[in-house]
Amino acid sequence: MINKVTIKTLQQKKDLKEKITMLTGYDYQTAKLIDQAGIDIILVGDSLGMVVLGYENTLRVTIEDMIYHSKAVTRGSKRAMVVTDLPFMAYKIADISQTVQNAGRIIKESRATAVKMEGGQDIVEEVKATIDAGIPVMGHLGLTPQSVNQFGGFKVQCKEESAAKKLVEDALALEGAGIFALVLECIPAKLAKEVTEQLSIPTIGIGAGKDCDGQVLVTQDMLGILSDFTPRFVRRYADLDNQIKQAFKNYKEEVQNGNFPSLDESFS
Ligand SMILES: Nc1nc(=O)c2c([nH]1)NC[C@@H]1CN(c3ccc(C(=O)N[C@@H](CCC(=O)O)C(=O)O)cc3)CN21
Ligand SMILES: CC(C)C(=O)C(=O)O
Ligand SMILES: [Mg+2]
Repeated sequence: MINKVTIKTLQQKKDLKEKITMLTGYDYQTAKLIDQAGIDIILVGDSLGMVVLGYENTLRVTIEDMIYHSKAVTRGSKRAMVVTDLPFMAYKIADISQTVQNAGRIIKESRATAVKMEGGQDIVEEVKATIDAGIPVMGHLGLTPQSVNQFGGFKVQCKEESAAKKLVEDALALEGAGIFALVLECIPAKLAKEVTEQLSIPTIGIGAGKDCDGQVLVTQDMLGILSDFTPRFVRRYADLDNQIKQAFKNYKEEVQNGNFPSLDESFS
């Protein structure tokens, strides 16, 4: 029997000061590798709009896109918890019951465990209603990419004292609403440390320094698959971009020069 990662596992890790690990996954094969490597959480992030679909930001991603990719990921994951982003306009809307419907569709059709929502005090009622329906919610503060047009680009957030103070208040409000973990994206390390100390639930950072309870990266970034995307917080653990391109070139050359296929690779 595999010990599945649960909300309780994550809380225990924070309490024991063991780091939580999360990576994004958008397909079956990658999910299987992440799962087998022992990563705690696979995030089906709406970053798939940029990484897989080639959009310039995450705003055009649909609920259908999220369900399609989440279905593939849950098939590949035996131990890791699968969390799926609610996409732009699937929440933060006047009709809260619509938010719960959308979150419920994702859980029901994809078998993900939880949903993630960007926002603070503005979404507390939606977070509460979703949790009341039995759906665990992960929060996300700081650089919330669905608000990119309000930020005027993907920029570090909360450098000013007033914005930092608001982020702490938002974090506490979300914890009060019942979220089980909170992503902190692109904020000063000192602020992330303060939030992590103030909350009893785990924080998971991306560009938020070393003192969060866990870390998350976009898998393609850390594998070096999208080498045109190089924000400061990404560390490359592989250079697959060049390896893959070289393999394609070798294949092309060997087909062209008659080296592939050989007799062994043919049927008599
Ligand atoms: N491939 C990928 N990786 C990500 O981490 C990611 C996505 N896509 N898409 C959704 C959001 C967008 N994200 C981004 C995108 C760009 C920067 C960036 O260029 N940051 C600059 C700082 C710019 C400034 O504050 O002036 C950096 O150098 O880190 C940061 C986060 C994070 N998310
Ligand atoms: C970068 C993470 C936190 C995310 O929200 C995503 O991949 O969409
Ligand atoms: Mg996202």
